[in-house]
Amino acid sequence: MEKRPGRLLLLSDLSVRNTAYEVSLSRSLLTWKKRLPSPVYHPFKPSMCRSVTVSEIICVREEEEENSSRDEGSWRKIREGHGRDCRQAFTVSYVERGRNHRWRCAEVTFVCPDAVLCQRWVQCIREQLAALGCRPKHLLVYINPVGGKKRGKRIYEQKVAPLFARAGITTHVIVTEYANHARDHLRTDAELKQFDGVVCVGGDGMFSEIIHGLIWRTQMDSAVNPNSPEEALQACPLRIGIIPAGSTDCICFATVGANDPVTSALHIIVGDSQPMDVCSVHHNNTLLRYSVSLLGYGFFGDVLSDSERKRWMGPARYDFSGLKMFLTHHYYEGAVAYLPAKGIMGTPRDKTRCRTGCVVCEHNGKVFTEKGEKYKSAESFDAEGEEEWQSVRGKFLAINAASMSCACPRTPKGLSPAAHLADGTTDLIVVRKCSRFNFLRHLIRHTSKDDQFDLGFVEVHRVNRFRFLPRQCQSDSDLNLRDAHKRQIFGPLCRDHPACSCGPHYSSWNCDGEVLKHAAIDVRVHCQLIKLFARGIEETTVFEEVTNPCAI
Ligand SMILES: CCCCCCCCCCCCC/C=C/[C@@H](O)[C@H](COP(=O)(O)O)NC(=O)CCCCC
Ligand SMILES: Nc1ncnc2c1ncn2[C@@H]1O[C@H](COP(=O)(O)OP(=O)(O)O)[C@@H](O)[C@H]1O
Ligand SMILES: [Ca+2]
Repeated sequence: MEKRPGRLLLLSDLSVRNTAYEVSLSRSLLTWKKRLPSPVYHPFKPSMCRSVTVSEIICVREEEEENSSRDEGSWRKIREGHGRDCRQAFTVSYVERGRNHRWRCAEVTFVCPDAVLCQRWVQCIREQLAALGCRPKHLLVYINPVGGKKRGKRIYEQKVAPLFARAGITTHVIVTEYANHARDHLRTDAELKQFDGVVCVGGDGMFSEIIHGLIWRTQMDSAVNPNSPEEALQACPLRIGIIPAGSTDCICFATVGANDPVTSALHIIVGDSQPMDVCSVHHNNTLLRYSVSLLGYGFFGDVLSDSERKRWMGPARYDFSGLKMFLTHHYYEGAVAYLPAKGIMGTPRDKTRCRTGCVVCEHNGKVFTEKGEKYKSAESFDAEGEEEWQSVRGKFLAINAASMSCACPRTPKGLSPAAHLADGTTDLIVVRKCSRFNFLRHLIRHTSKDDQFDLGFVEVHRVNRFRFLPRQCQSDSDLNLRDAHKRQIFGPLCRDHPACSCGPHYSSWNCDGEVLKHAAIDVRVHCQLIKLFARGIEETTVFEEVTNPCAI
C-alpha cells in the first residue's frame, strides 16, 4: 500500500526478485528495505537495505513485456499468475561504487502491485532527475582514433555510447582525422551554444587540444587578448569530460581516481563539475600553450621528445625513453624566478590531499577569483615588490611545475602529491644536479610512501607565476627580455657564458605531453579557468556511507 508521509515523496511495498521490500523515495534518496517477518535487528545483514542518492540515478524505465525476462523471471510469473497489466515493473539504473574509485552502472527492478502505481513511481523519479539541472543533455564528442593503443573509437562505441543513450544524452561525434582537428574545430566551427559540454576520447594530448580550442574561443568571444600574459582570462562555460584512451591519461586519473571509460562516462551523465587551474605559457608576449598538469624541463622534457620518435611502441615508449634519459643523465643550466603564492591555505609538503569538495581549493579559489589576484603582476613588481620574486639558479636535472598532483598509474600519488586541482597555484619542483644514484632515489620515491621532496637536492615551492631562462648565448632571442627585473635575475648568468660553440645541453618543455621548443618561458596560473565533468578523487570512506547508508 502506498503512503506519503512527511519528507517522503513515495513509500510503497514493492517486490524485488520475488521478495517484498519497503521502497521509499525522497528528494535525495531512493531506498529499498527488505520486509522482515518480524522487526528483528540484523546488524550483520547490510543487504537488507540499499540506498542510492537521486543524484546518482542514471535513468528509470518501465519494463516492457519482452524486456522483462532479462531481469527476473519472478515478475513475469507475478504478471502471468495474476493476469495483470504488463507495465507494472520499472527498472532503476544507478551508480554503484567498486574498488579503486571505479563506478559501475547497476540495475534494480521493482515490481508493483498495479500499473498505475508503477507509472507514478516512474514519473516521480523522472521528475526528480529533471529537477537536478546539472546534467548534460547534448554533448559534442571528439575521438582521437590514434591515441594510446588506438582503441579510442572502440572504447567509445562499446562502453560509452550505450550509457549515454540509456541516460537520454544525445551526441554529435567527430572522429578526428589529423592532429589539431579538434582544436581548430572548437576554435572556429563548432556551434557551441547547442551543447552542454564537450567530451574528449583520448589521452592528455587530446585533452590539451580541447582546452586550447575552448579557451581560445572563449577569449575571442570576450575580446580578451590571449597573447598578453598580464590579461585575466575568461573562464570557459562548457564542462569537459575525459574518456581515457591515451598513454598516460594523467588528467583523468588525477581528477577521477581511475582510468576507466565507464567511470568517466558515469561522471559525465550525473553532471559532476570540477573546476581546474590552467597555466598559460608565454614567450616574449606570445602565447605558446596552456598546461593543466605537468610542465617539465630537463628529464621529463627529454623523455617526451625522445618518446615522440617512438610512437609506434605505444604507451611503452615512455618506459623506454625514461630509462634512456635516466642513463643519459644530462643536466641543464639556467635560472628560475618565481612568485610564491601568498595568503593561501596549504603547502606542497602537506600530508592532506586534494579530494572531492576540497576546502583548500574552495578557500584559495575565493582568494584568487572573488577578491582579485593577490600576487603581484610583472608591472607592479618593477615598481614596488622586488622582494616578492625569488630565484633559483644553477645546474638542474629537472624543473617541473605540477598544477595538480599528476597522479597516474606510473605514480599513483603523483609528481606533487599535495598539489590542488583548483587552488590557483602550481608546485614548482627543482631537482638540482646530483648523482645518478640520488636521482634514482628521487624517482623511485614517486612510487612509494617516501617523500620525494625530502632530499637535499630537491626543492619545491607553491607559486602563482614563474619564469625560466636557460643559460645560453646572449645573441639568442630567448635573452631578448625587456623587463629590467629579468635582466637583474638572469643577466650575470648569461654574461658568464660568451658566444661560443661549446654551449651546455638544452632541453625542451614537456607541456601536458606536448613538446615545447622554447626553453625560456613565462608561466602564469589562471585559477579555475576550466571545468571538468568530474568531482575530484573521492575519499574511500565516503563510498560506503553514500552507497549504503542503511547498512551502518
Ligand atoms: C624507476 C621508477 C621511476 C618512476 C618514475 C615515476 C615518475 C613518473 C611521473 C609521471 C608524471 C606524468 C605527468 C603526465 C604527463 C602526461 O601529460 C604526458 C602525456 O600523456 P599522454 O598524452 O597520455 O601520452 N606523459 C608523459 O609525459 C609521460 C611521462 C613518463 C615519464 C616516465
Ligand atoms: N586523427 C589524428 N591523427 C593524428 N594525430 C592525432 C589525431 N587526433 C589527435 N591527434 C594527436 O595525437 C596526439 C596524441 O594524442 P593522445 O590522445 O594524447 O594520445 P597519447 O596519450 O597516446 O599521446 C595529440 O597530440 C593529438 O593532437
Ligand atoms: Ca593547482
